[in-house]
Amino acid sequence: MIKAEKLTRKFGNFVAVNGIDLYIEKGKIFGFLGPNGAGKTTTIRMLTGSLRPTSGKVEILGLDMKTHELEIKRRIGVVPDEPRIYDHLRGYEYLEFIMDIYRQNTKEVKKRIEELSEAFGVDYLDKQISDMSHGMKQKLMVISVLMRKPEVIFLDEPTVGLDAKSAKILKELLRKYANQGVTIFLTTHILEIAEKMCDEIAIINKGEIIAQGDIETLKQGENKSLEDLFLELTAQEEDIKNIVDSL
Ligand SMILES: Nc1ncnc2c1ncn2[C@@H]1O[C@H](COP(=O)(O)OP(=O)(O)OP(=O)(O)O)[C@@H](O)[C@H]1O
Repeated sequence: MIKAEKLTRKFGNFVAVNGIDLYIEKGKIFGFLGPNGAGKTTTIRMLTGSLRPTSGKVEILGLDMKTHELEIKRRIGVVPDEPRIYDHLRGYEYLEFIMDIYRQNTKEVKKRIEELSEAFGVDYLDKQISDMSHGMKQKLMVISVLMRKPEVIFLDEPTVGLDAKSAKILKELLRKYANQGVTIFLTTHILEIAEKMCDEIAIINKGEIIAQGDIETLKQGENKSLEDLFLELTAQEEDIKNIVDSL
């Protein structure tokens, strides 16, 4: 379960996230959408305890982030948009490092690493991270999170950098985990992913949530695509027409 109440983050005078409320039930896949700079990453960082809110409250798995930050961090997994991982380590050294930090250096987790590596075509765990491509690092990051089977998983733009097969496997795995009760929060710019994968979405624009709910309800029975709805709500439709006309 993920809950945010009046969550706000300012950078100086600039309000990046402005009093948002979120509630995501256990076992749901939640998509967080919004134009560039809308406040998605800032929100994920507050929900995962890597950035302190200016005000408001975060609750994960029924625990308050202010008082239970460590326990929350132990039970969740985060795949950031830019894999910032230790360049000097080899792939398997990084996974061992994560297993040690989470005290999960067990046969079971090692077996899962093998299965996940096989699934994602990761046959380069002996390569140094600095020599891996963006997509290769991304897959290593995904394995380092999924191997721990966290109860809540946050993914910032999870499919960017992944090839079509890996992206499909990731999407199907996330649905399987959700069916097992894992709660999943992801951001994406790919509206088709949101439409196909998510039980519910929220659209954030200029730091405020402008729509939230399941996609069918948001479309209000109208026969339009999520793309049209998104552009309409974020008021970009007219803009795009003017830009294309002027080119
Ligand atoms: N550390 C920071 N200092 C100052 N401003 C910041 C900082 N982090 C984010 N911002 C600003 O907050 C706003 C929201 O940024 P954020 O990264 O959350 O957007 P986003 O929705 O994830 O965008 P994108 O889709 O482009 O990744 C932007 O205007 C950004 O410049």
